[in-house]
Amino acid sequence: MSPDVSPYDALLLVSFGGPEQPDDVIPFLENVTRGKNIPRERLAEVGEHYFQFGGRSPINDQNRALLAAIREDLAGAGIDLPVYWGNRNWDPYLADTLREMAADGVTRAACFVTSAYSSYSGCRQYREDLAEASAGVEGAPQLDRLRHYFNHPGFVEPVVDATLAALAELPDHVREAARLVFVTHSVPDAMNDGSGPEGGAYVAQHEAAMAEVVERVRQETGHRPAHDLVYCSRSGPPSVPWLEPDVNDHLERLSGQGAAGVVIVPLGFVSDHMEVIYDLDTEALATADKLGLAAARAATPGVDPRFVSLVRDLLVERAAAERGEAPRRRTVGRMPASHDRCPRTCCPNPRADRPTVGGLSV
Ligand SMILES: CC1=C(CCC(=O)O)c2cc3nc(cc4[nH]c(cc5[nH]c(cc1n2)c(C)c5CCC(=O)O)c(CCC(=O)O)c4C)C(CCC(=O)O)=C3C
Ligand SMILES: [Fe+2]
Repeated sequence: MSPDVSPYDALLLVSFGGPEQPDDVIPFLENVTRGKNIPRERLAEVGEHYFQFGGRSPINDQNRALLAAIREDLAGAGIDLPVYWGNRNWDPYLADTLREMAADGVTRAACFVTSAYSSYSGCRQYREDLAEASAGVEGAPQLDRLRHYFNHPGFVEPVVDATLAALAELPDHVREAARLVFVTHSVPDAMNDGSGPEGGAYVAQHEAAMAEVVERVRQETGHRPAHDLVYCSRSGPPSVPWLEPDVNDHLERLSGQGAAGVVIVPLGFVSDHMEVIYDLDTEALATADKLGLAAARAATPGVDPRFVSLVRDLLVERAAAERGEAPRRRTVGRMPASHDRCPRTCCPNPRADRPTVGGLSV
């Protein structure tokens, strides 16, 4: 018997979006930074990152591949459910996708967001943009956001295997003592302080995911690697504190301490989008090279079958919960499953109070 996904009649893949040609780059950056305090020099610099890659971000193609893989996975499990895709910051925009869903008669959709952790940027901002997009669409479906999955085995296990594969790429003589450098997107300290229902969830969730990856690497290799959680892609003005250390500064410090090799694990990202191919593969690997530090970068989950079927697992789990059942919620590590609906105070918007989808009224 195929799993029951009622009350849902669609799944919506929700992502960030990225430019696809040089003329898209500036309008995309304007979309992303509207109303935000980002210095002009930083915008010019980030624009250059995109131009270096032909003005095209890989993120949309990665989402097209994920979309196809999700459709195939659902069909393989006997689940007959249409799957849509919309972005916050670039075509296909959420509003256009919601219009298409309404025209197709969709009434209630589960939303899978390509962000594994709690923060304003990775959670509430998506829920606000979904609410804004649906407010402009006549007959837009009801939307539920699927829970955060930083501690779901379908996310953690591909990261473990990728870390082991990257360790295997290092020269033999540095492998045993290699340090794991877990990297995520920096956010303002204040954004981390407000993340999740009790605050601090952004860093706490990354630390829990990291601890689980390290433990599983220890089980596989028989030896517990030294490791740290560090940050990339800081963007605000220097006067505003953001999470540190930066990955490049961290590599300098490790090299100064005599480290010989590192594995860079992009723990904060689900696919190899711009932050990964520029900030890590271009910049951080160049830093390591300059320092004479052997370095390998672990793959992101991408379309790993375990990550793809995580989407189905969360959908089936949430559908059961919405029907009033008590589904098994798969997790690994020390933190419990994240909530289905965000409390009103979860991941607050520092600038304004905007309507959201998928939250609680208290
Ligand atoms: C936590 C987090 C994630 C992970 C969760 C998630 O995946 O959503 C993420 C993802 C991404 N961020 C991306 C791109 C950008 N982020 C920016 C700016 C910012 N990101 C922030 C945080 C995050 N960002 C923050 C606090 C800012 C400052 C402005 C603000 O307060 O909102 C800017 C402006 C220029 C700059 O300053 O860098 C750009 C261009 C892309 C697309 C990549 C591609 O094109 O391949 C992706 C997936
Ligand atoms: Fe970002």
